[in-house]
Amino acid sequence: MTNSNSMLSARSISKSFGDVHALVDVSLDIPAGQSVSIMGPSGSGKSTLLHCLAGILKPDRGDISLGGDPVSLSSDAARSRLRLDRMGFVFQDGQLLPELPAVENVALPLLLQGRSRTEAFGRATEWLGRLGLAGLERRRPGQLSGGQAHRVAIARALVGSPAVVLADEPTGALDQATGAEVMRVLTAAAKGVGASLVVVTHDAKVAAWCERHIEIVDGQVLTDFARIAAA
Ligand SMILES: Nc1ncnc2c1ncn2[C@@H]1O[C@H](COP(=O)(O)OP(=O)(O)OP(=O)(O)O)[C@@H](O)[C@H]1O
Repeated sequence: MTNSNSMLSARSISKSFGDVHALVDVSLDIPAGQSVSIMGPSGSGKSTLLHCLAGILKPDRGDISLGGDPVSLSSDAARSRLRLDRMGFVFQDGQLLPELPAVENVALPLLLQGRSRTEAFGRATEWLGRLGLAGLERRRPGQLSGGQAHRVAIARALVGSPAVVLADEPTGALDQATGAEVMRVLTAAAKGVGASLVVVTHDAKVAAWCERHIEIVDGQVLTDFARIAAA
C-alpha cells in the first residue's frame, strides 16, 4: 500500500543484473517537498535505485509511482514524457550542452515540452537570476566556473517546476566550499518549488544538507532516519 503523503513511492522493488542482486525488495515513500540523501558503499545499489525511481531502469519486480501515477509499469515513451514533465535531474558533471549558452541550456526542457520560445527563455532567464547568475545568460558552460555551471544545471532541473529532483553526486568534482554552496542552492531551490529531492552521494557533508538519510547496503535499506537539515 502507498502512503497517502507520498509523492514518490517504491513498493518492494528488486533489480538484478545477471547474478548481481543490485536491489532487493526495497520500499520507500518520499513525501512532497522532502529532501533525502542516499548513501552506501560502492556497488551497494544507489545508482540503480535512483535510475529505477527515474524510470530509466525498470525493476524486475515491484512498482514505482509518482504522485499516484505508475512509473515502472508505463511504456518507454510514457516514462520519457513523465521524466520531462515531472522530474528534474542534476548529475555530477552537470551535463550541460557545451555549445549552447546558459539560458538555452535552461530553456531546453521547456522547449522540449512544447512551450513557446518567449515563455521558455523568459522562465530560464528568471531562474538564472534567482540562482545568482543574472548577466551570465549568454555564456557557454566552458566560460563559467564549476560552481556557476552547477547552478545552471540546477536551474535547468527546476525550470519546469518538477515534482521531484533526482541528483547523482551533484557536487562531484567541486571543492568543498563550492560543493556546500551548490547544495545550499539546490536544497533551497527544490524547497522553493515544493519538489522532493533525492541526492545520491558518497559525501556525508553533502548528505547533511538533506532532511532524511537512507543508507543502502547490498541492495537493501539498512537505515532510514530524519534529522534537522543544515542551516
Ligand atoms: N548495467 C549493469 N550491468 C551489470 N551490472 C550492473 C549494472 N549496473 C549496476 N550493476 C551492478 O549492480 C550493483 C549495484 O550498482 P550501482 O551502480 O547501483 O551501485 P552504487 O551504489 O551506485 O555504486 P557506486 O557508489 O560505485 O556508484 C553493482 O554490483 C554493479 O556492478
